[in-house]
This record gives sequence, C-alpha cells and structure tokens, in this order.
Amino acid sequence: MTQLHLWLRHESRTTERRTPVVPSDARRLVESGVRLTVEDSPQRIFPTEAYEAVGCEIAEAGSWVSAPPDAVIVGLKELPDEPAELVHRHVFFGHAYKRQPGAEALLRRFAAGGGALFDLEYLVDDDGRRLAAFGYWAGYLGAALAVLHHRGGLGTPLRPTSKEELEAELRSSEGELTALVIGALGRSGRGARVALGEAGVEPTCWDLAETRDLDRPVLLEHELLVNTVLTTRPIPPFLTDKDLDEPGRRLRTLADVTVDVGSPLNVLPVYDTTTDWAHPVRRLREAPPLDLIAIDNLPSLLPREASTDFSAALLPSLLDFGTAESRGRSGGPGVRSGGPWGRCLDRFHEACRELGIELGTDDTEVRDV
Ligand SMILES: NC(=O)c1ccc[n+]([C@@H]2O[C@H](COP(=O)([O-])OP(=O)(O)OC[C@H]3O[C@@H](n4cnc5c(N)ncnc54)[C@H](O)[C@@H]3O)[C@@H](O)[C@H]2O)c1
Repeated sequence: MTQLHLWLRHESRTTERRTPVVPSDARRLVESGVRLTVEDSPQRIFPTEAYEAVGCEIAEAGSWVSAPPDAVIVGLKELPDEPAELVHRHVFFGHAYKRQPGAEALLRRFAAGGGALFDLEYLVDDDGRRLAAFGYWAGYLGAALAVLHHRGGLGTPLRPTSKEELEAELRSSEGELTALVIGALGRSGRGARVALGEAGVEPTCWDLAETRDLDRPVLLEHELLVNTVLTTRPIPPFLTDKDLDEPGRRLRTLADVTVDVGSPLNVLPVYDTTTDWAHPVRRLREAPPLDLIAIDNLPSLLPREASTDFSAALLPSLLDFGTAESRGRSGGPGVRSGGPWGRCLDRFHEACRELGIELGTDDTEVRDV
C-alpha cells in the first residue's frame, strides 16, 4: 500500500499557537509508518525540535504549497490567500459550508486545483458525533473568564496561559455566586462545570429537558450564565432585550461560548458583535449592570491543553486516513466511502454542488472498496 504522507502546516494566524498534532502523537504516526513532514512555526506551542526528535521531516513555514501532490496537508485554521489553486487534500476547519464570508471563494480554489477539503467540523462517527473537537476547553475558558470577571479578577488583555495558572486563579478568587450552565451535558458544558467547580461554584445545570419549557424568571435569578448550547434548528431565544431590562434581574455576567451571533440559530440575540482578547468584556446594560463575554477563539488561550486533547482524539482518524485501497490521481492513499473521511469528502462535494461549483474526476473521488 502507498505510504500516507501527512504534512503539518504552520498556522498563518499569528495568535494561533495550537496544533492538531502534538509531538507524542507525531511519534505514534511515524512509528505506524506514516511519513510526517512538519513545518517550522515560530508560534506553535510545541517547538519544532520536539517533532524532529520523534522522526518527523522538517520543512519551512508555508512550504506546503510545493509539497508533493499526494501529501495530505493538516492544519486548524484558515489557509493564506495564495495560491489561487489548491491541488492538495487539506484537513482543517474550513468554515465553508454555511455560506460564511469567503466560503465560496475557498471552495472554488479547491475546484480549480483539483484538491479537496476534509473539514474537521464534519469528521463524525457513524452516529454523527464529532470525533475531534475543542469544545471542552472552550467551555472551561468561557466559564473561567466569566467567574474571574464577576469576582473582579480578570486581567486584560487576555494572553495564552496554562491550566495550572488558570486553576490557581480560579481557586484563589472569592465571592458568593449563583451560576447557570445551559447545554451542560455537552463537551463545552462539561468544561464549564469543571471550571466553575475549581472556583468553588456549584452551578445549576440545564440541557434540553430543562429548556423545553424555559423558566426565564429562574434563569434571570442566576448572577452568571454560561451558554454552551449547540442547536441545529432555530429555537426561541433564552434571553431578549426585554429580559435584560427587567428591573429585578440578578443576572450580571453573561458568557456566550456558543457565539452564534448573526445566525438564525442564535439563542442569545441580545448583542451583535463578539468580544476579543484585547477587550474581552462589554457592558450591555448599566442599571443593573450586565456584562458580556463572547469570544470565538477561547481554546487558543490554553494552546497546550487544547492541542493535546484534540490531537489525541484526532490520532485514530489520521492513522485510518490511508487504510482504504482506493487511490487518488496522484497515487496517494485514498479514503473509504462511508467512513468518517468519506463522509467529510461527501460533504465537500455536496457543498460545491450547492454552489454550482464543478469538480473534475480526480483525487477528490471516493471509491467503494
Ligand atoms: N467560543 C469558542 O471559542 C468555541 C470553541 C469551540 C466550540 N464552540 C461552540 O460551542 C458550542 C457547543 O459545542 P459543544 O462541543 O459543547 O457541543 P455539544 O454538542 O457537545 O453540546 C451541546 C449541548 O447543547 C445541548 N442543547 C442543544 N439544544 C439545547 C437546548 N435547546 N436547550 C438546552 N440544551 C441544548 C445538547 O443537548 C448538548 O448537550 C458550539 O456551538 C461550538 O461551535 C465555541
């Protein structure tokens, strides 16, 4: 069977210190016979030498553009704007299937080059569950920042930190606090509950069953709300502007981990722009005060922990990438139809079709094996 060649790229976003493959998992890949090229990266949380030490080949940052055509390029966030034609198979979060800005342009680049997008958001098991996700640390950070802010101890601008440092801050923060986590049974919800626990706060936990008949007065009795809901269909909002104007509202801090701002799925349509590392908190109401935290790249604040967990979850899928017998035009290993990667590829084809983008018969083909 043709050897699988993975190529871990440098992330072009300068604040992105995370990586989808950490050195210990790089070792597992190499030991399993995968050829792994790792681009040098000034900001990646793990030094390049750690990859070299476990048998990876090292390449210059951004050199994936001239990688052999059978290499599978692995990353997390957006690609740089060049080249205009993408010839490789790419594994990353493309954010390109919900008509996001730039989505069509990205898919057209793939179509022009004959490459393919394997979007990590759509890498799911047979029951549709995500195989690798950053949700836990998003929830942990959303809740942690909210508690620290509520107790007056949130330093800004935010900077990447470690779990140990954050835990110490949470444990030393003080003050009585009633908190509610909605979406509490999910990955982010679990992270939020753990962070609140570190801060000595036992939150009220709501998930689907508790919001079916939403008790908004009870919601507004909590001082802190962490929203970690993931819904796929529009539902009535948890909060409206009118609720924020309730004079008896006890809610003071709102942490929206979901950040579906501007989407028809938004359950918190009480704000219209996210907050960020430089300005993590925005006041939504003065009397009584209500502050919002709505940051859309929370896990990047704990790059080591977030990368380690994500990489461990992704590793079995990466090892499985080339196990099928189908071949692409380039001669590299293909993906099996029906499996997680096959479904990713189907989703890519479907998204292109929806936009009327034509794809040739080439590496992007899924074969029945
Ligand atoms: N802000 C960030 O940096 C960041 C990072 C990663 C993920 N996220 C987002 O966080 C959200 C949650 O992700 P996740 O991985 O935890 O998802 P998940 O699927 O693991 O959990 C979502 C939970 O929401 C619950 N839920 C769905 N509809 C509900 C409703 N009407 N009422 C109450 N609960 C409901 C589900 O039952 C589930 O328990 C997603 O929107 C994701 O995109 C944000």
